[in-house]
Amino acid sequence: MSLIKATNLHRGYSVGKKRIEVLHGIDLSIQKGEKVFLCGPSGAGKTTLMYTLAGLEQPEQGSVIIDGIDLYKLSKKQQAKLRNARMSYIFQNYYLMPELTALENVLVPAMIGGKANTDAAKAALDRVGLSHRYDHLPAELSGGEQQRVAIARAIVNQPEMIFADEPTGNLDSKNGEQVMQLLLELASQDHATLIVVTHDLSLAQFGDRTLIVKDGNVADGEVATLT
Ligand SMILES: Nc1ncnc2c1ncn2[C@@H]1O[C@H](COP(=O)(O)OP(=O)(O)OP(=O)(O)O)[C@@H](O)[C@H]1O
Repeated sequence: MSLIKATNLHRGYSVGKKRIEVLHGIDLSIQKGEKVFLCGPSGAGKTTLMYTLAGLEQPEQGSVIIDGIDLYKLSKKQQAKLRNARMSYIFQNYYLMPELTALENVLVPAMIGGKANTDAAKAALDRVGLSHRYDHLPAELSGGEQQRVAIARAIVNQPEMIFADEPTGNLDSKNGEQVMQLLLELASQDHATLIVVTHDLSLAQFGDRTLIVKDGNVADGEVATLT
């Protein structure tokens, strides 16, 4: 059985009198433990699709079934509970809390999820190579280090699904590749399913599968078809 099964996803936006159709009836399945990259032209709907799969944006039509559970048929409270228990997120801009140290930032989902503690937060920071930065504030860390803290925060509760939206978008290519490799390695070690939106076709080759989002649909793609 698929871990994530999306059927007939439709999503658009109205801006003034104009209507933009972004997802035109997308069907896709993602297996447990798969590492899937969502690629495609700017504005194609990669982020919209990822948010829809991740429980962050309700489709106007269609369904997202997570491990047999119809995500958007749940109440908002149940959706939040499912997200906290089973999913985590990494964003281009890190979204660390500026007044909290690296360790405290990693402790936030640990406290919400109720699964982890300081030792687990430290262990997560150790896994991303930041054992020497527990007490640093985000402003005292490089971009690559800040994204590593965000990755530690994303893995601390051992989620089954990790969603990352352009996680290397603010990093130079060397740092970006290191961060992407780290994310893939940690997901493999934890048997987590990883779904990554990226512009960077050179990084997409590291996944199990690349889905090309284009003209409101997705296709299993050879990265070469995009260039
Ligand atoms: N809240 C919104 N209101 C109106 N239009 C939106 C909204 N969010 C996204 N869009 C539009 O929907 C389309 C798809 O956006 P989305 O961010 O999903 O694309 P993307 O493929 O991730 O793009 P990029 O690679 O440039 O980040 C774009 O044309 C965008 O302008």
